[in-house]
Amino acid sequence: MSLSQDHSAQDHLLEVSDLRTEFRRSDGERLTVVDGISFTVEPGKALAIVGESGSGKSVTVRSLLGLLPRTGRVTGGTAQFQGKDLLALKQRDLRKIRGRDIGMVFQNAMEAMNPTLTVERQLTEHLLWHGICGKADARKRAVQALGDVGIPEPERRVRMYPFQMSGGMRQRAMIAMAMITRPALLIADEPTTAVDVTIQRQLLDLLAGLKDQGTGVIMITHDLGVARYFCDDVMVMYAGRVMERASTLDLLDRPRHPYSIGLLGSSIEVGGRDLPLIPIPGSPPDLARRPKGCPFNPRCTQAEQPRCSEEQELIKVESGSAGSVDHGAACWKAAALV
Ligand SMILES: Nc1ncnc2c1ncn2[C@@H]1O[C@H](COP(=O)(O)OP(=O)(O)OP(=O)(O)O)[C@@H](O)[C@H]1O
Repeated sequence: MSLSQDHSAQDHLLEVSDLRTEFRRSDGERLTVVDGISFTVEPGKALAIVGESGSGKSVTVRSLLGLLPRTGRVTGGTAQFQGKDLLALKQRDLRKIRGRDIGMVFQNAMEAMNPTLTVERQLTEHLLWHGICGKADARKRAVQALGDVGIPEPERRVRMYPFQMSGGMRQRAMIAMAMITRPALLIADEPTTAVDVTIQRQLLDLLAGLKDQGTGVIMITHDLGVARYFCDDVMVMYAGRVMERASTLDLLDRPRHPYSIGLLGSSIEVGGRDLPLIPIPGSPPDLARRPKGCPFNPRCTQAEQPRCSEEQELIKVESGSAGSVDHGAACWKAAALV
């Protein structure tokens, strides 16, 4: 059964097909860390990417943005965005898209912002470099952008350096930087992990405003509560592969892949107060010794050989309800697991 990624007949904002990324280790060995993943993002919708540490979430988005370290390399796939394949663009052309059509928010604003420049300089340079407006207008828009993300006294604070702001305020300023160009796509890598819960909610509400204006969002998160609150769809990654993909409600309420079932069972948000948390036994595979077939099979309590040591396609286990993606899982037993 084929897996439809459509929300409807609309064009996808981003369509990633068979993305592969590898790293070269210091001993010269090449490790495949993103292993042929495909997904789509729609305008005005948010896709959560979840999975244990090291599953390839950050490398996936960095591959799309051309922000891999020197040892990393995209070795295959396409990423269609506004009529262009991001993976085929030269760095020079990608720089024009990054920060203008694709906004970025990372976990640690202190690392993402330039500590030697005022927030105003960083916000206005963004607009000027991309030729979006002139100097006087850029200044007005910078103050406005800080106000929009709920920073009080934006005229005064815009002249601050990042280190003069609190962590929550810096994170908001980074969101202001990402939003100021009104990007078509926003990529957010753990944007609320480093802030406390009340600020987290405010930041998500800000991002929701952007989504309401039609921006598509990719949100990497460890927090399934964040996915439930903010994201329309969820994609579960493990060892560089997509294990499961569905609308957020379908996936969190009725996970089908044994890995997702384990991940949810070990999560406080989904486990709930009265249910015991059961960690998944074992640990993710060493990518230099990737298991054959399903990469989760050595840890899987449902595994049956030899089937689980054969390649597993993402198969459709259920049709998405009106307007939502089909529920797909990369497990031959998934249709029977609820
Ligand atoms: N610069 C690098 N050099 C070599 N390997 C790397 C590098 N960056 C990431 N990796 C490897 O790529 C794999 C995927 O890493 P990635 O950071 O994408 O995981 P992640 O799912 O985002 O994890 P986390 O939730 O901890 O951020 C891991 O095995 C990691 O060790």
